Amino acid sequence: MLLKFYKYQGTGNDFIMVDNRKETFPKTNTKLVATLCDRKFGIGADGLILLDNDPVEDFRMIYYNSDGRPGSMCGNGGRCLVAFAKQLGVIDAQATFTAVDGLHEASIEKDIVSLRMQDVAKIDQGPGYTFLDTGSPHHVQVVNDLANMEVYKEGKRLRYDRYGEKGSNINFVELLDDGTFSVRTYERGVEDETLSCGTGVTATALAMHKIGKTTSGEVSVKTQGGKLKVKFDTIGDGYHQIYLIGPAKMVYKGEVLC
Ligand SMILES: N[C@@H](CCC[C@H](N)C(=O)O)C(=O)O
Repeated sequence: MLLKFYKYQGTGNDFIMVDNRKETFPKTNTKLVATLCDRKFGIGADGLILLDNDPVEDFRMIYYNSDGRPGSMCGNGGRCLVAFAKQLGVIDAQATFTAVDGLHEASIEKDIVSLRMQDVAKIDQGPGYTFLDTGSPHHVQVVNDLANMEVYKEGKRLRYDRYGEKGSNINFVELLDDGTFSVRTYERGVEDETLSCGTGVTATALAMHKIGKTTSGEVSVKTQGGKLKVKFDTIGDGYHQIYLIGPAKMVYKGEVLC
């Protein structure tokens, strides 16, 4: 078949987008998704996202990691999907959509998408790290000299040794100044460092607030692919009204034989 696709990126986290409102995409074909995401044998991307109809909300997000398997929530992918929905004329400036972790609200102005993330009630502290779920599981660890960190090697080790087969995404963070952090992420399901991870950036902001590295409810996070902002409020020991804000852009569109 000839598959029509769009390619989007959000701070360098790149995705193949498919308008699946007619339900034509073979959703259980793991090999096909992995091949489409392969940078040598396919289009190449960190993941593939389907825009599906939803009976109540504007649309539904179906996300696959580049290994071809369904992933947990993807923050950058969610932001890109909002930009894609606007381009298709499914939404105007506001959106509500369902994803694997529940309902999301979003707004878009030019190419800046603000995406509301799920509330986070539980944050665990371990020796030298924080663990929390922002729609996807994240290990957040403060390091010195992030630029020279072996993110692939150390991320892969922690992902398997500490978190087993189910795994976790692994984030290494450095404080730049109050309210500004730099992060590099090893992503589960991509099994590599990506240029940016939205749920990882969100987890980093909340973890840094939790351990007292910032007192601000507005945190800037520098990724390898650009800057994102996270805004939030505290509620008891947890966090709510969490927004992930930053650019989401279409790169190209095309058709692929599959
Ligand atoms: N790139 C994503 C994270 C996607 C989820 C993850 N790889 C998983 O399934 O664990 C983001 O922007 O949040």
